Amino acid sequence: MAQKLDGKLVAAAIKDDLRLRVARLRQTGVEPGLGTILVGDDVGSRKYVAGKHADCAEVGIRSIAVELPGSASRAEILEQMERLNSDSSCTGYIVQLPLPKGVDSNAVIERINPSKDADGMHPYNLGELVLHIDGGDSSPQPCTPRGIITLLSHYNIDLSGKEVCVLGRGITVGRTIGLMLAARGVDATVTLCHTGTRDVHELMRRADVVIAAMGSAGFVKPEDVKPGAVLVDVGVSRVYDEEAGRYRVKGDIDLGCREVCSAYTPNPGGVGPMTRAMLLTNVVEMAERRMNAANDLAV
Ligand SMILES: Nc1nc2c(c(=O)[nH]1)N[C@@H](CN(C=O)c1ccc(C(=O)N[C@@H](CCC(=O)O)C(=O)O)cc1)CN2
Repeated sequence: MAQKLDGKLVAAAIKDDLRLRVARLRQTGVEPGLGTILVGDDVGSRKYVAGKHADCAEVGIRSIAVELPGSASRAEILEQMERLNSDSSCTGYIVQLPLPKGVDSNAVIERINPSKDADGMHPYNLGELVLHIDGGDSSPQPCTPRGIITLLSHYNIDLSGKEVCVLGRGITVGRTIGLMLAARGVDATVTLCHTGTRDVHELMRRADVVIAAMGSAGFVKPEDVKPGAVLVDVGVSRVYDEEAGRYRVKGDIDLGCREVCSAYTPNPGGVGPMTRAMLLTNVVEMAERRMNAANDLAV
């Protein structure tokens, strides 16, 4: 039977460790604080942001929530970002994506102070990822890719020399995970598939690991999976379940694939909780870097 890669369980263990690290930081007078900027009324985004603040409360991180209406202009968003950039109680922050139509996400992300970029999506931090072939641990890394790699490593799934097929080229996963998977020490060989890819089914079938991040419910079918492959499901589609009479989260990977693979991430309960745990990890690491820099100055 295929092994379940339980993101909830691993995220809980990570949060236990972070709770101790936050207590240590507080003893030295450093209080980590996560800011969030939520623009508009998207139900999913609101839920994710609420989850981030609940996580902060669990590990002792201060949280600062900023909400703006969906009609907010880029200037109004940037004004709130400037506030968080200069607020010393905010050691890191995120702008929840997607932003309302008409707001250029890249232009917004560029204005985050890179040393407060809890999502690891600022061009400076993405540049650090590109530069450091060994992965580099001096800058925040994108949360979902980091969460996936941490989850696989927790279950001793060795990626070295493995063929990894990534589906989807979005900013939160597809565009960055290849850099992290190909870093020295992880050593995977990565194929990034997108809507322009020919023979996507063939590429999936030869992969040792498939990471599906398209948001296309049930796209990966049992016949697309090499026997014994590892399946990571990032996609979130809300699909109406006639029997239950309500919407359910459905991933990109058809449940029938569990008969063919050797291990899989449940969805929900796999990558999502790991993404949240990595956000907290980034915030704590940023506060630790700040503490270490202050100690170095004092010597
Ligand atoms: N600024 C960012 N925006 C977005 C990111 C991101 O990393 N930074 N990623 C996604 C949304 N996201 C975090 O923000 C996120 C998605 C899902 C989960 C999660 O825990 N999901 C649960 C299921 C919850 C449900 O029922 O809907 C699970 O998988 O178990 C956490 C965070 C896009 N935007």
